Amino acid sequence: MSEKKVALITGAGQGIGEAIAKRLHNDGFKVAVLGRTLAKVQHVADEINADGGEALAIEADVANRDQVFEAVKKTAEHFGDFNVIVNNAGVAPTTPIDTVTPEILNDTLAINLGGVIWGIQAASAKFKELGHGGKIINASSQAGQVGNPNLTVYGSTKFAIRGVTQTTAKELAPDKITVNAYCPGIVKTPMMNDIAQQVADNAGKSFEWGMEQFSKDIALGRLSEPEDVAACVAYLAGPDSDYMTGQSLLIDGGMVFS
Ligand SMILES: NC(=O)C1=CN([C@@H]2O[C@H](COP(=O)(O)OP(=O)(O)OC[C@H]3O[C@@H](n4cnc5c(N)ncnc54)[C@H](O)[C@@H]3O)[C@@H](O)[C@H]2O)C=CC1
Ligand SMILES: CC(=O)C(C)=O
Repeated sequence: MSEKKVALITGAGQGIGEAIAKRLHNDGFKVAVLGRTLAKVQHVADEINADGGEALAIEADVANRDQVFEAVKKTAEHFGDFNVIVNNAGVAPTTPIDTVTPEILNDTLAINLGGVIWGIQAASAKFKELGHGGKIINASSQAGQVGNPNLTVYGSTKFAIRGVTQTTAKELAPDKITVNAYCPGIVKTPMMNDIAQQVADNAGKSFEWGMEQFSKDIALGRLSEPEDVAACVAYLAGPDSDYMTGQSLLIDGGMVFS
């Protein structure tokens, strides 16, 4: 890449978001790393800066539209341009259907779906203001392709994100903005560990049993590392995916065949 592009990654203090931020840095991007806890994203930004990169830590809640717009503004002002947003932040409450409450439903929708919608709005407005196109990349899931027991609320947000991705891809294409999604499988992150533990606790079984409920159908026979996902997101963020929009890329080691 000749001129360094600028990417903002949400939920970048740990897990998949951290791996994406580091991968995009390695691919020559300047990166803004956004999270709810400044200390966590500052740590990631410090590591990237110590490695010769250019990273900015931003504290924000993606469920808050004003904070997302402010984060995009800060990123563009700090780096002088803005080219890619990765709407990665998400939460995954374990919700057997009889346990869903209005609070769980509203909070999860506000973060997982609201956060993606505000990210698309803020990024597309900034790309248009800067007078060039850009790339919007949203986190869906294999749980947005098929129903996963115990994940009714979470799964519904991930199905919805595929819909939002397709819809906005059509709306924004005339402005040279592409919108794609990535759908990880079972990734070794704090989120997946929490889900497996809760499913195990509910059944009175071990953590390993909980993880096995999700991992037994992976054709490639291993759980995903965050870096497996980051590699595919790097493709979506780079020039090789320029003629691709509205797609949801499955990165699940062969769990779901669509
Ligand atoms: N781990 C997995 O197996 C899979 C994860 N995914 C998706 O990938 C994305 C990343 O997941 P993981 O890295 O596993 O999760 P994680 O829980 O390890 O990390 C998510 C990060 O997002 C942050 N975050 C949560 N709510 C936020 C908010 N309102 N504002 C700002 N930041 C917020 C968290 O603080 C955390 O640092 C999520 O959207 C998740 O749904 C999709 C498929 C599988
Ligand atoms: C957390 C998640 O997205 C799963 C289990 O697919």
